[in-house]
Amino acid sequence: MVYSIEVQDLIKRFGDYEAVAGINFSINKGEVFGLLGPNGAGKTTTIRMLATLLPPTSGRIFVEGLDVRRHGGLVRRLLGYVPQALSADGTLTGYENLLLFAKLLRLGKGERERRIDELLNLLNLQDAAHKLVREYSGGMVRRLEIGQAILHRPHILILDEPTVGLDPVARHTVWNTLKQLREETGLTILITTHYMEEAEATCRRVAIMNRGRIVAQGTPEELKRATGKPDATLEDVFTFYTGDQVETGGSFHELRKTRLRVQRFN
Ligand SMILES: Nc1ncnc2c1ncn2[C@@H]1O[C@H](COP(=O)(O)OP(=O)(O)OP(=O)(O)O)[C@@H](O)[C@H]1O
Repeated sequence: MVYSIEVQDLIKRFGDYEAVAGINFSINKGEVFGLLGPNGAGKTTTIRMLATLLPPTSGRIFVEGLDVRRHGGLVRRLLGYVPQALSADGTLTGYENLLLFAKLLRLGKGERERRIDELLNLLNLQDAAHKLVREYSGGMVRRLEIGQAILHRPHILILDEPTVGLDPVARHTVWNTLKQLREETGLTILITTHYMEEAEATCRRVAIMNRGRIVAQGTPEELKRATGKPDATLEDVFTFYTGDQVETGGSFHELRKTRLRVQRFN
């Protein structure tokens, strides 16, 4: 069987520092897979390598059976990527942001209109389509960015902490959108997050990273059972394997990320 994503012995060093220290995992077609871990665990470095934005030091990555090193161009067409940093332009409307991406893809006028319309409906942004994005709520911006990332109809969507800095209601709408997308389009979704409750509710399987290594992977149920505690939550699993408390907001790290996003809109 060909996996959507297969990672073999992947290593990334920055000078002497090993940010990703030899990891292995695979993701099935149509699966929602969560990469969890404390700050600095190596999650972003890993997904940047998957998204062809960063060359690995060693190891191999296959996307639908294609070696990323040899078929970067083809792989990029199969992937949509929503980075942590803002990728929507606050001075344009939601529609204009999507139009810009559609033009970059060189879609014809009819096809552009069709796809943008389809996405605005799917992402529940029809009513806000002609409002400036800087007037959007955080959840709406994230949904628009998901739209930008899937305009070219990729098979796999990669998201780097898409709900960080959002309030609980907005986080809920983003996760719901992802669930709906998967159901309606069969997209494979790889997501990094440190919101354990949300990962548990949405991800079929998760991998927990710590200091560049995958310290546990499986379904949330399997991982909870492995702790030996009958009423364990995924948060307990996280603490069990990383020795770290899950950050749920208000940390310097999270604040910095949120601020960076807000600055982009001012
Ligand atoms: N370009 C770089 N040069 C040097 N070190 C780097 C570089 N990029 C990342 N690192 C280091 O690699 C480690 C892993 O970083 P990474 O961003 O992948 O972690 P993360 O799990 O995504 O955490 P976060 O939630 O903070 O984004 C960190 O210690 C980071 O400082």
